[in-house]
Amino acid sequence: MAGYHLEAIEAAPLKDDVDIVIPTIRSLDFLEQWRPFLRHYHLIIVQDGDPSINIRVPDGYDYELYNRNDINRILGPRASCISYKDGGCRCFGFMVSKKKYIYTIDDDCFVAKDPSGKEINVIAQHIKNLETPSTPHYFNTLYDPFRDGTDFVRGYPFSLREGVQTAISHGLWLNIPDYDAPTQLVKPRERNTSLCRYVDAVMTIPKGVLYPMCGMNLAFNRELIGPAMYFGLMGEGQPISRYDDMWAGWAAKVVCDHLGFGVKTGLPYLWHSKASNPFVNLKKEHKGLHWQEDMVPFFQNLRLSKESDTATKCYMELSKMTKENLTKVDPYFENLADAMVTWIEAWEELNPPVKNEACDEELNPPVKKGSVKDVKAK
Ligand SMILES: O=c1ccn([C@@H]2O[C@H](COP(=O)(O)OP(=O)(O)O[C@H]3O[C@@H](CO)[C@H](O)[C@H]3O)[C@@H](O)[C@H]2O)c(=O)[nH]1
Ligand SMILES: [Mn+2]
Repeated sequence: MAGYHLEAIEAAPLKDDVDIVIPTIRSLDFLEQWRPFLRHYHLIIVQDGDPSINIRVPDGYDYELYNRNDINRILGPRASCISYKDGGCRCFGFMVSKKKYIYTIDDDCFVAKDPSGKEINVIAQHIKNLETPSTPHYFNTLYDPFRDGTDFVRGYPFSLREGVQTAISHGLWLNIPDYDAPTQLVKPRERNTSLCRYVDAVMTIPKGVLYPMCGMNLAFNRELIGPAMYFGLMGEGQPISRYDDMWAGWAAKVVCDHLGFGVKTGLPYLWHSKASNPFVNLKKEHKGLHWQEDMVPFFQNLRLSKESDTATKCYMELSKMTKENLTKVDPYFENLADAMVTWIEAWEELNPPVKNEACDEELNPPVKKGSVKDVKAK
């Protein structure tokens, strides 16, 4: 039994420091296949859509389940910032969690196999990505130097080899790639199943470079970047949907760059099984296809002030900038900017700063910019 127990712990690293957040408007049967990897973790399920529908959580999982009535009860008027009828509702789970790490996964994602045929433990890989430094200031041509069997290549300055703390780990997908509706429409049968499309790499996204963050296989350090992981105002009643994770990814990346944290993308892969309907998706995301031509340059060109020395302060400044610079694109962005403030107010209400009674100072003071060394010295 001990041997089995040991194996289970190895398969469930940091099980008390991770919450698994799942948005669902369908079914949770997919969790049956994840049992070997997820059974030791606590789940936070955010049930979207009609709250009167009872969804079944497979036996043996430790979980908390929130539907729309719960969100309204817990947040009151501030519930208006949580999307309805959009996967972006998942960020409510980020807010109610008390753990250091979040892993979020979609309910149509399954365990993938690597080229050797071994099942991929996504949590173990994400934890490894988050627990090892990132290298945003200078690109390592052997990719992640902290992985077994790699290192910094010749010409890599030793002054930069300590790296910075990693805030986000962005995993990828076999089978159905995360394409937008137009691409899905022209390539309806494209599948990433041949393992030659399995890229065995983890790399840091360089500082100053944005990326299209997909929420279906994503992990992050809540203590570093949680307040910036707001999945926006999407879905019913909004002019846009399916840009929830994109908005969060752009915002979180500029905040990570400003605070000196890193973002990694690559391994682990999972198996994405369900292609949502491209015509429905086109209706949901078409404004996003236009607006991204303005949203991306907005994030590329903005500069946060040095007074913004925490993710919360950065996000409040970002809300102001959103209102000033994007409302001319569409009045929607004024509502989004207000919702960003509501999100932070709700986050702070559910996650009050921990006070050090002795000196009445906040225990989680602003994080110093720069390398892991600076932060460690804090
Ligand atoms: O109204 C809704 C719709 C969906 N969900 C839940 O959100 C995730 C993703 O839904 P789905 O698998 O249908 O979406 P995809 O087209 O495959 O991918 C999109 O999802 C995002 C990445 O997570 C991104 O916007 C697109 O890549 C599932 O768990 C649904 O159950 C919901 O809660 N409410
Ligand atoms: Mn999907």
